[in-house]
Amino acid sequence: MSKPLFISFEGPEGAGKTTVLNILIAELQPKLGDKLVTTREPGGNPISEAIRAILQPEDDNGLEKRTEALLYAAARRQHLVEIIQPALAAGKVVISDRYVDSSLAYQGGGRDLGVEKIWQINQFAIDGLLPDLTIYLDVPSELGLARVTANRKGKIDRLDKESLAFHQKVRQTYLKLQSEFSDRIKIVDATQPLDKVVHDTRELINQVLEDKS
Ligand SMILES: Nc1ncnc2c1ncn2[C@@H]1O[C@H](COP(=O)(O)OP(=O)(O)OP(=O)(O)O)[C@@H](O)[C@H]1O
Ligand SMILES: Cc1cn([C@H]2C[C@H](O)[C@@H](COP(=O)(O)O)O2)c(=O)[nH]c1=O
Repeated sequence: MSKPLFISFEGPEGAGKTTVLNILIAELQPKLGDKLVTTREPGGNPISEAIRAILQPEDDNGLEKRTEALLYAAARRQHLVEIIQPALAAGKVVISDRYVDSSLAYQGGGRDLGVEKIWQINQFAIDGLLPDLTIYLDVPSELGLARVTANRKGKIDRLDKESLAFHQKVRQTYLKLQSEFSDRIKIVDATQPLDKVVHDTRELINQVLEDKS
């Protein structure tokens, strides 16, 4: 059996996560075949997708911020047990669009619940399972939000509509986490042209694939 590998992608709104992931997954698929498992949070399985529908309606649904934090953690638990753990146990390469750092940044930082509190509730959900590599696409909030509103074909959801101050706190928390856990979280400057962002991200993935082979 080959060695398992867990990679997560993180970033504030409009960093280009979806765009970059789609390009790199299309490149990796022919090489890795069914060894590659791609997934996302919140979601990745029916129960967590049902929780996603509560978390991401287009308009404000009155969700209280601790309830929100607990729902993200609950969706994560189910995702971990149903998708991530079995895939890693089978020696697969798992790429998840968001994981626990999203909760630390959005609920801990953006919602002011505190990174430590959010870390504690998520420990119950993840049992210490952290990615081997987290790729953080960094973009200033103004630019990210402008990209989302100007270009995005998808729906603008509840969190996209939060204030600039909220998104700035999310970004600052990501930056703090990145500097604190720089062995695991690698930063990519997502203000660069898309080709360069893809190139830098590809290098990080190739490096960890090589290290783990
Ligand atoms: N490096 C880039 N330069 C210019 N535009 C970009 C770049 N990366 C992505 N974009 C554009 O920004 C918009 C948002 O990108 P995308 O949906 O991939 O962001 P995202 O980080 O996945 O956002 P969210 O997580 O909120 O869905 C898209 O229209 C995309 O084409
Ligand atoms: C996992 C997770 C996500 N969020 C927020 C961050 C984004 O606004 C959405 C996910 O949208 P995407 O377009 O699919 O990236 O959910 C969060 O606040 N906390 C979390 O733990």
